[in-house]
Amino acid sequence: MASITGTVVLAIAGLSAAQLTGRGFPDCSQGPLKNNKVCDLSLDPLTRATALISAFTLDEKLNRVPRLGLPAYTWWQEALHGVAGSPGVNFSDHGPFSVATSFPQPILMGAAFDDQLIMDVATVVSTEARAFNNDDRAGLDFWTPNINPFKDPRWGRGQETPGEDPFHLSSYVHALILGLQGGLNPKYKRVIATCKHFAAYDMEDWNGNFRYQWDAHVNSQDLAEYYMPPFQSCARDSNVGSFMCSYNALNGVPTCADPYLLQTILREHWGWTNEEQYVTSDCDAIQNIYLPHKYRETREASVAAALNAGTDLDCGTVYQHHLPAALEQGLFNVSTLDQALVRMYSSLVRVGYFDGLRVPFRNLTAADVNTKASQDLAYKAAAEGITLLKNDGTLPMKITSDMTVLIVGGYADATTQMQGNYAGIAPYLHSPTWALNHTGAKVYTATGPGGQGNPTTDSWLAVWNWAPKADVIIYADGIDNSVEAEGNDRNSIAWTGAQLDMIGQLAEYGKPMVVLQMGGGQLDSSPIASNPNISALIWGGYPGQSGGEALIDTITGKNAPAGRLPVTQYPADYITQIPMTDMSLRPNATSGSPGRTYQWYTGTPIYDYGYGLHYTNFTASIQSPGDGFAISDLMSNCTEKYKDKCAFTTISVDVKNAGAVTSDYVTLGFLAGTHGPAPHPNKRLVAYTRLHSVTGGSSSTASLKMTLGGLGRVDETGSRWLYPGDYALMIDTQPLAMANFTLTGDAVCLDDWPQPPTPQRQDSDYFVGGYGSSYDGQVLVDGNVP
Ligand SMILES: O=[N+]([O-])c1ccc(O[C@@H]2O[C@@H](CO)[C@H](O)[C@H]2O)cc1
Repeated sequence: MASITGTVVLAIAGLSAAQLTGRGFPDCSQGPLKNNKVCDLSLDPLTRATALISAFTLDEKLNRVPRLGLPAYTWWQEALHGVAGSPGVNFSDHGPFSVATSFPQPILMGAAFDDQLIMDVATVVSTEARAFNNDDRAGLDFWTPNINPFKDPRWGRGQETPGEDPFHLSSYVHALILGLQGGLNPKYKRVIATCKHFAAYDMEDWNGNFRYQWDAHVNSQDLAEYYMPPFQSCARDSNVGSFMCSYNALNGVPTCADPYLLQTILREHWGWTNEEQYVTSDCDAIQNIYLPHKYRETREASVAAALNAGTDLDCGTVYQHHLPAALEQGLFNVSTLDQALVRMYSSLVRVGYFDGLRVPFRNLTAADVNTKASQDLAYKAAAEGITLLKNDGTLPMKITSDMTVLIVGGYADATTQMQGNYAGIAPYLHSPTWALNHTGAKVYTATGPGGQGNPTTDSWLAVWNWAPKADVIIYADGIDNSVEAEGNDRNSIAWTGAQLDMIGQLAEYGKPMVVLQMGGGQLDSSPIASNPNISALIWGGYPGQSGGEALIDTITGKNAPAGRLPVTQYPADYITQIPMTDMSLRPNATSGSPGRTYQWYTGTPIYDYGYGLHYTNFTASIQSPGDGFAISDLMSNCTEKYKDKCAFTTISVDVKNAGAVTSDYVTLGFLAGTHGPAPHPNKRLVAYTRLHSVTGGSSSTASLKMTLGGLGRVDETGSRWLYPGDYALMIDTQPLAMANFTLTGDAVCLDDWPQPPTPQRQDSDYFVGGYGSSYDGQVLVDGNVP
């Protein structure tokens, strides 16, 4: 992310600085706030926030110049995989608070398929965030996670997500939010998490289509089945504190101006209440409603459209500049502005912003940041996600002090590169070379530009000198943020010719050779898979501060790999078969689309979703849930408010480690069969759990919880139904076990999807005008939001 230096406005008319606590939160013990009910801990957050807002003058509501002893508050904090550089986060130059634990990128943490791990990571992140807040170095709301499904392998920001599958994302984000916020409904939220980017945002800049102006056309079936479930999990099932609407339009309406999304679906259908939770725009997305979306003819009409739709906070400056005139023009009611402010400030009440030192997290200090336990967890998160894609039996391989190792490539000595984007300042960044040096082996490293660059030609002679002497050759490269990034989608998913040339030449030495494929998006690794001289292929994502150790430990067997690909690895020509702008999931003979994701792709992947090898062999047997079920019986036992949440059954899977090496095993449960509307997906993930440290020769039981929603399929209107028909539950990508059953009786609707207004966008909504500037670089601070 580009760095942003917003002007910090600290305007406290009528108050002296002494009336602030000096620690970045308001002082309720004296000054004008003292007698405001916002300081009354016996009252509920809504009443408290309402009291505060009713003390604002109209001018203060519009221009947000605090008079009441409110310190400036910066709303924009990031914490994608650790407290991260962002306008509201201020790392110290040295000493305490100069670092924060830097976990792997979500795409690698997704590969762990371990929700408990995700909750533990998020708990560390929220602990460190509170400690930063106590030193006035961060606010209490964090604009994370990015939970848009990674639908297209070219997407530059897929690395920020846990992968391509909506069930996996929904489960992952539930665990993450519980860790960030401190449970489902805690007295004090640890921090406010933000699910973004709502919705159908998954393209940066492809073929002249930019994220700021792109209008995603998504039918109701794909919307409800694929793009929405992670957000439903955030809002309805995890009680997330905040949502961010996206840059793109959806079916003609910029999402930040779309009442169907922000009111009908988010607040009404998912029951996301009107208090303690707010919607922010993406940064400058409200400006983009005007230009380049041209959705309204004036900036006043654009800001009013956003506010009226339910965008409470502007990460930008157009609310501040244009709401006053919009109000004069009668384009919105003051009560709508009040509601936005109440939502924002009741959110802050909920994190204890007004409760001073009574909040338990106020005890956290720099000693709670970068602890030994959080360092161990960062290592564990990397180790659990690392995925073994090929192994001819060479691995695991001891690396001892009498050996010579040649490591080549852009990631050979990578440090910050291993963090990916939205990163903080890590306490250390251990590269693969660093880890190799700690084995005592003689190591020769040839680096070079990372990403799809080549090792510097300077070192090539030395590489050829060392290769014959090496006991093992490691090639560590792939892609990085010079190739996949915010604002930058890829136009190739192949290794470059130069990379393959280098790999091929190194392989010719016939040494044990390991390729580390790095980066968030996948590359077509078929040339590596098919080269008999390459012993092993490991996907390492962006593994964070302990990435080098975790990678080398995976080679040596100190870490037994058990990660699974959280995305499909497509052949390189996949991207010639479907434009990024095609949002449809199902294959389409007319357009020539081969389908998207493992659920619908009709081609042969290089490595399938969920693929991952071990250093041992696992077998599995499944306890049949029963042969047949009457839908009426299943429904009569279903008492949940949201029917899709009702339990179907818990399947016990007996997993046996039939080899010798102790290893984790990710138990993936996929469902297939002919039920519901054609076409039918290849299969779909409906449950997963990670078993830990299954020793050779022993067995462990995985419990797979299945819901009625998991059995359900989505019709063309977006409604989810339980259909009669044949079902097959399969364990693992190449099934190790299978159970077949049938459902009988009439189909029952589990979730009646709200239909969009038709048409969503009137021709008169468009206007023709010139293009203005986009992001203007000033945002964020109370005093200029909303
Ligand atoms: O102007 N900038 O420096 C700038 C930087 C990043 C940026 O991206 C947006 O800001 C993030 C806010 O959380 C969203 O995830 C992302 O879409 C938008 C603008």
